[in-house]
Amino acid sequence: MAERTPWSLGSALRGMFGKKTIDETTWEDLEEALIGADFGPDLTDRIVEHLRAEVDRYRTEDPKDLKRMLREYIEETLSEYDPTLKLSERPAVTLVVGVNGVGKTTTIGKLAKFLRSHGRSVVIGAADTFRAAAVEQVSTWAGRAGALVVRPQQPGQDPASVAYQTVEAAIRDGIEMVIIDTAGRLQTKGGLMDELGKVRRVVEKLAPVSEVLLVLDATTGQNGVSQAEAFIQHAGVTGLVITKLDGSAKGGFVLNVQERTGLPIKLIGQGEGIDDLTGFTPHVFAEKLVG
Ligand SMILES: Nc1nc2c(ncn2[C@@H]2O[C@H](COP(=O)(O)OP(=O)(O)OP(=O)(O)O)[C@@H](O)[C@H]2O)c(=O)[nH]1
Repeated sequence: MAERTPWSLGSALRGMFGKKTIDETTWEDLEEALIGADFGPDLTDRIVEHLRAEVDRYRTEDPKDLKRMLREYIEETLSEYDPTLKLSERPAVTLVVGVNGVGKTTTIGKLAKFLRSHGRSVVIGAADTFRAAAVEQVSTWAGRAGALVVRPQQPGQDPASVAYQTVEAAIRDGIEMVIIDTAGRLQTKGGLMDELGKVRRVVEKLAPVSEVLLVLDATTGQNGVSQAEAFIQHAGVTGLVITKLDGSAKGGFVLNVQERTGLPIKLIGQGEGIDDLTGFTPHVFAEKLVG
């Protein structure tokens, strides 16, 4: 995985933690750093309030203690959500949803590779039949990942029927993992949600849906969450994938997004390569974030 961490708070906090004692400017600097990293005003207030109370409780004036407390609180907050992918059904069906351009296709390729490298057989359903190029893109990624792909038999085929055929193929051939690509844009949001609902209903005639992963682009921050609101409300999302973290200076988005949506982050994308996808580990993330 790419080891760039532009989203680390390290440099923003360096001055503050480099001082001899905690003083009033420490709190102002901390607040500024958290807001700048897209923690959002509510979470920033909560963190600062919590840390002020902890510093009082332990009667410390040492910025090193404050740093450790910040790291621990971030880890604790992140750990309130379960980041594990639940893929124990056979086949385990994952729907991947999200608006266009967030990195959905790339994520599907990476996820397929991740599962293949754990010895799982994988078939991808190219059910974004709305965009002709989407089928080609997802097929290319499937090839790279060593996964099978079920394509529409004709252009513009009903996405639900492609999804159905994919799950059918998995059951017939004993393939363990099914990943379904879905459209990110239709003429209307209502139309898109109806289409997703239909994909889900049709799939469920054959197998339960194990995961519905919503892909969000870290570089768009809160805006991206607003754009994805319809999915959060209507698509039965079970987990989030945060992409493009390698190009984002806003590590606080990761905490904020869980708090705001109430959904766990399950995967993190940090690069355009097929291996640039990892599970989400609160401890590791908190360490890298606070530095
Ligand atoms: N730096 C970086 N780029 C990424 C990451 N994930 C995806 N991308 C890039 O983002 C762009 C869009 O990715 P796609 O996977 O095509 O996005 P999509 O959501 O499927 O978009 P549509 O196919 O248009 O719906 C591509 O140039 C990817 O290489 C990531 O984690 N880091």
